[in-house]
Amino acid sequence: MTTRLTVREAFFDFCRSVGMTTVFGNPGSTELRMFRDFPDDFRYVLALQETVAVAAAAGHSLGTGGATLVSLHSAGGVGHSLGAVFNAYRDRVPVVIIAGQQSRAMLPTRPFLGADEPAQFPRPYVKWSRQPERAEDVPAALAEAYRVAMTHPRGPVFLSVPEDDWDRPAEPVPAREIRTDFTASPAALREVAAALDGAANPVIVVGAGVEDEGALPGVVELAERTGAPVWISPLSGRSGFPEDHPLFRGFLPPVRQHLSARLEGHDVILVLGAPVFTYHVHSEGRVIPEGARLFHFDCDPATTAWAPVGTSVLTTIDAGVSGLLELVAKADRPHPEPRERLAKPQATDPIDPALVVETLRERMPEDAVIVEECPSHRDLFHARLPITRSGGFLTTGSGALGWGLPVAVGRAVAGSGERIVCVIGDGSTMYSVQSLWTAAQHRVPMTVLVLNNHGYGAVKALGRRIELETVPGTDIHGIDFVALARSLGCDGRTVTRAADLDAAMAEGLAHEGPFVIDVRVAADDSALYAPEAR
Ligand SMILES: O=C(O)C(=O)c1ccccc1
Repeated sequence: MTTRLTVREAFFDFCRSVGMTTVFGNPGSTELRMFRDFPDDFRYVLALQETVAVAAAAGHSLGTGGATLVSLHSAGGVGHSLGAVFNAYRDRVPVVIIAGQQSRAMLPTRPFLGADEPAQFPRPYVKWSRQPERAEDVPAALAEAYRVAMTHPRGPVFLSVPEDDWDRPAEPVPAREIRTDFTASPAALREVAAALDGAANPVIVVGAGVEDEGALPGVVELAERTGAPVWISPLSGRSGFPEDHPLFRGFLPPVRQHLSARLEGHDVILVLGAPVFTYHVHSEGRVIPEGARLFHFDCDPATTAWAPVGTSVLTTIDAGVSGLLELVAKADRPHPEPRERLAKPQATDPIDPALVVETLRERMPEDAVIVEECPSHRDLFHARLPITRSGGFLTTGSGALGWGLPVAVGRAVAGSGERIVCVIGDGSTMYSVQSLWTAAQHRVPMTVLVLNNHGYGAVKALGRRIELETVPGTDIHGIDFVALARSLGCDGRTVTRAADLDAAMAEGLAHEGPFVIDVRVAADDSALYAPEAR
């Protein structure tokens, strides 16, 4: 005989069985029956806007390595969240989004708050999207959604639940497992191994898949075995290689012509867990140097299908790299010249953003996790602050701003006391500044370092690239970030003089709970991705 439960009981039982007991959300009347007898072992983390809920859940997921549950309110709430859903999809972060829907009985008369075609709304930026036909199907649909989210390539899924479903009877979801790692045929791996063994000058390009799929140790071993230098793929949302390793070369630019120039001289290119390639602005030219052969490991059939060159091998990265390590011979190649260490800039006013990054580097605890969303300063950040361990760096690989601050909060909620440092622009901060309230409520160990250049600096810099002297709508003045942070429950400090920077950094990094440092930095007048810069 099967046990009869309510939809709600079967739903929470399943969540518990897979460890999804933290719910990020923003509630409304269409979710009220879900909250009846809300279980004591579940934690509801309130976000004051839905982009914050989804991005914080993504940060939590990145911290735990599992899927995280998000509860949104009907059509309007889902609409607010979509920028973050886009990033979660492109960045392959498994978030299980449930959204309230009006009672089934009311749907024919287009009720207040009701969602028309709810499953369509978040598409195409979810892997799976449903409103079950019957109330009793909700728990099994949740289980299916969870499994889809956690199967490589991972990503967000969406389940719309009508309000009157939660009290209806349902059956428990049977426990089962899916083993999600997979690798290519031995013949495909032999082909890649033979190419590496026969290469005169191989190179490896790593992407977010390396860390997301737990492949970093294997990738380091493969680089050392082959002696191949390693680049990080353009705009990668993670690091992917210890940036202090002698084989580490740097970050590929997201411009076809410049990227190809960086790979000049290599005859075999192995891309691991990155698209081939992510560009930000268009340039003509070759994807890879003439005569070079490219091999590409990725778990996503779609990503391998649109890659314009090379041989793609469908595999999860750890499994594929482990397979290669069984086959590839040790090569004796000299290590490349060590990368030049940039000198610390002078303490001048207005403050050089490079000085801020150097000061952070000196003061940052070893186990700190950096969450970055400062497009204007990303290159100098990468040049001056090497990330040396897996999970130490998180950003968006897909570009929708307003992600970094809530991701930092969610990552901190998932953490065990390590400092989360969110290095963020003033423009980025304002998309989802409500995140600070959630950070304050949970007293998370988070330091927000606002590199405040009073505007959308990256957009200005991209404008200069195409000879635009000014771009309308790119100046932001008159925001007091510390006053704003205080009103949301966070402490903070404004820094306008280089002489005050070190003390503020020390205070902000040691502060118990969240702390905002608003550093007024000198505006830059370089052009992003300019030909002469690369
Ligand atoms: O190009 C843009 O408009 C933009 O929003 C952006 C996002 C991330 C990095 C640089 C620019």
